[in-house]
Amino acid sequence: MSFLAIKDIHHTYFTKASATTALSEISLHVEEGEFISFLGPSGCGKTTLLSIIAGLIKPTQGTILLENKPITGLKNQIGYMLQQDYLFPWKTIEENILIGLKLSKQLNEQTKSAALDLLNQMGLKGIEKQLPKQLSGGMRQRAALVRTLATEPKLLMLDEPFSALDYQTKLKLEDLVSNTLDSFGKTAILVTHDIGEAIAMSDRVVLFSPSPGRIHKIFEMPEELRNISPFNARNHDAFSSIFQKIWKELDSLETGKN
Ligand SMILES: Nc1ncnc2c1ncn2[C@@H]1O[C@H](COP(=O)(O)OP(=O)(O)OP(=O)(O)O)[C@@H](O)[C@H]1O
Repeated sequence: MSFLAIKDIHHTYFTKASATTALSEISLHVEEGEFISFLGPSGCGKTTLLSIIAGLIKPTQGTILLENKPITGLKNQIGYMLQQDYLFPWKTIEENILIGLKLSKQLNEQTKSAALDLLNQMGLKGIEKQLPKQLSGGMRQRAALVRTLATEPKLLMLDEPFSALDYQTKLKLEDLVSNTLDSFGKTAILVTHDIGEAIAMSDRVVLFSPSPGRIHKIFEMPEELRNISPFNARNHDAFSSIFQKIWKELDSLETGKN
């Protein structure tokens, strides 16, 4: 039994005027603690698949099983980190990071103290009473991650969480997120357009082809890149050869040479 089983997913969006098949024949197994990235040309269905896994969209066909049980809706078992942090602007950082716990009725002294400890680990001690607008983009994303992890989701969905950040902040956050997820033993799926980020953070990179979106190829990351930080992975000798392999495949998909 795999931790997450994606079984023969097809999805078509129907509107009054048209039908767009976004995904076809998608099957994938993800093990507990694995970090997977979805990469592919724009419009190949990455976000649609993430939404289906999260239970936000019901697929036209196929099933998603998390620990052998069907996913039926967005529950606490799935955490989201998005490009925008979606912190409530009128609430303090402390109120923001506790909101998931409050809504799911899990807020108590123990869970509150764990969330505040995590804020500390993220280098955000002392900003608990500040409002989101007083923080930088990178700090806000870290606070959003604390809010997500506070409810102890089993699976994390990261939908281009670093794409709005400057390059240096993005590299730092990649390391911090990777470290934090490793220490919690979390399973995560990242959607990104950045090949380097996918390689540096993942155990496997899933490359999608478009029209309709299908799994084109799955790349296992070299062993020597897996147990080091994303920053060190980007600077490792093994990085450039796997980068070139994926780049070539992606380029041929985008220029239609395949
Ligand atoms: N709500 C919707 N209604 C109709 N068609 C949709 C809808 N959402 C997405 N699509 C279509 O489904 C296909 C897949 O879209 P999706 O956003 O999942 O791709 P993506 O790979 O995440 O794209 P990008 O990399 O640009 O974010 C596209 O052809 C898109 O136009």
